Amino acid sequence: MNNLTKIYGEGENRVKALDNVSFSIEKGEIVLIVGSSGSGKSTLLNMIGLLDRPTNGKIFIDGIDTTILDDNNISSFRNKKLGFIFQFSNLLTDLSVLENIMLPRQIAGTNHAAEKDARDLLKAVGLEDQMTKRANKISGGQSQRVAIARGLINKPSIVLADEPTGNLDSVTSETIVQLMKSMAKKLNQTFIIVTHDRQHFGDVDKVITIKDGRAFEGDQPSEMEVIA
Ligand SMILES: Nc1ncnc2c1ncn2[C@@H]1O[C@H](COP(=O)(O)OP(=O)(O)OP(=O)(O)O)[C@@H](O)[C@H]1O
Repeated sequence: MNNLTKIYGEGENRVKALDNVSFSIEKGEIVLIVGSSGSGKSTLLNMIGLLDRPTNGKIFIDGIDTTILDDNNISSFRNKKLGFIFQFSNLLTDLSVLENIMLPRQIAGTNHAAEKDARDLLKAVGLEDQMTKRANKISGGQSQRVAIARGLINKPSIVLADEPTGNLDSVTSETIVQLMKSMAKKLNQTFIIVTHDRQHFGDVDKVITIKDGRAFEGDQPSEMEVIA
């Protein structure tokens, strides 16, 4: 991220949600984005996820300047490089667990080995025995495991998670956190996670605190060092 600024609205509705933010993340790192409500965390994740464009600044992913891509190229880049996990698993309830996981592969038009890869991921998240169940017949924690598997099916370089434990009880949150950490290490994938649930994550590679749209590295006020 290079001098990223995001301004919403105009005139008296103008909000500077991100203010000249710069930082870098290495491949395979688990990075938490923390900060109080309204500080700019989701805005930042939406920028990194290429779901919205910055007002100013540049975002490089795997060396590519994404801010110069047109809308078509952004969509295909996003499909290939990025995986998403949200607070609510948003599974399609008419489909089976297995079909939900295969869906992003089908959307990307690369069905090759989709079922085998989906089965492997289901095994990795400990849900092999739930494969044929409808997605509305499993628990909240199981749904979030399925969402993690779905976020990984296209082998993204970067997995972006917005409050992945926000809807779960404390014990289930702990399991989901451990699962994400072990998947990140096993697959050498970068995980960027927005969370209000800092304590469940324990040791991670990097914490970025957002305060009033500015980015700081570290999660203790005394450790914080302005990085932008
Ligand atoms: N689409 C939008 N239009 C206008 N203002 C917006 C929009 N999205 C976010 N904002 C404003 O930008 C600022 C940052 O919002 P953002 O959602 O990024 O915060 P957050 O840290 O993710 O908050 P939370 O933890 O509550 O989800 C807030 O002042 C918010 O009201």
